[in-house]
Amino acid sequence: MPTDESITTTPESVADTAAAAAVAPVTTHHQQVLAKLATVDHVPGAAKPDAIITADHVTRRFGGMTAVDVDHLEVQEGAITALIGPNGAGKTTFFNLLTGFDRPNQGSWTFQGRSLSGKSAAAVAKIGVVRTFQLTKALSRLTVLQNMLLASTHNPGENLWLSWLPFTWQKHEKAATEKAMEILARFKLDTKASDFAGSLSGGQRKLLEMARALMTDPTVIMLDEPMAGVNPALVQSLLGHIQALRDEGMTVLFVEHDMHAVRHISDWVVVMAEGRIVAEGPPASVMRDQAVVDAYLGAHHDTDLGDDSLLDPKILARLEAEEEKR
Ligand SMILES: Nc1ncnc2c1ncn2[C@@H]1O[C@H](COP(=O)(O)OP(=O)(O)OP(=O)(O)O)[C@@H](O)[C@H]1O
Repeated sequence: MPTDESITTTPESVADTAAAAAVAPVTTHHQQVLAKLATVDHVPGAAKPDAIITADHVTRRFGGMTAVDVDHLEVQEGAITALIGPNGAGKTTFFNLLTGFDRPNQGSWTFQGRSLSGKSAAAVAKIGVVRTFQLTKALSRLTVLQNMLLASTHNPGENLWLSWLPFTWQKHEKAATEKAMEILARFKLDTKASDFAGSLSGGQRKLLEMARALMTDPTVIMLDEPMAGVNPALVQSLLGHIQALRDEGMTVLFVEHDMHAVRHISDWVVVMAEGRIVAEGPPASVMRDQAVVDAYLGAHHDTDLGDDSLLDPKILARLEAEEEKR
């Protein structure tokens, strides 16, 4: 092992290092994801270089109406994929199917090559695919910390036999509480740990939903309308949190109506209409796709598919500062 003194920098070694850097430039995780997605065709059902979730021939009918009719979908590992589409397109139903909260009429899907079809929601979460849920009335009456602890996996307190051994349970609770507080601190919710979840603002509720999902250390996180009901002042911060999850290596799949958010953070966009996938591609090109424009125009005329002005960092920084003062 050379000592610090023995390490000398010769012109040759500097040149070698520079040459090595030129051969293998350092790229961030995000740049690598974008480079891989750049090789993908912009067509519905396109194959991905590292598909972490694949779905085949997934159909869900309600009476005579077909809510989901997905022929083939692959979700790229480590990327942020947005699932968009007009109201009633089948996005939430498809989310419910993938995460075991609903059963299809037919179809199969896999996670890391393992079949997920027919698995319960709890089993899917345990494997590493977790979705966020809107804060229900019942959960609003619990504190922020209690919400977090409920999401904790492998809680021996829920196991009939282990619950007779308070020591085991207490040890788990201490570890889970420490983990919960760490995650809450990340989302700046630690000071609200003892507050009722129902007292949080719209944006803070969304952060809590995300924080809850992280209690199970997921590989894939599925966010259901993360921007719904969020004050514009908190949008930037929420988007930053979602990007941070991706930059830590998590795969993010999210359903969203807010096109500004979709444009701003998505690496890839999948468009559903009438149960089917009608377009796929990077955000900018998807928003120009005629099939997408037609799908939205057919459903609601007032959707703004462009314009990022709401996300002007200067305006948002000012709004955020004002929100904090309040
Ligand atoms: N449990 C159900 N029973 C009957 N019909 C249902 C049920 N769940 C969903 N649907 C119908 O299936 C279709 C797809 O609904 P879904 O909620 O999946 O669409 P979505 O794209 O998520 O819409 P939105 O963006 O408005 O949330 C809709 O026509 C809806 O009315």
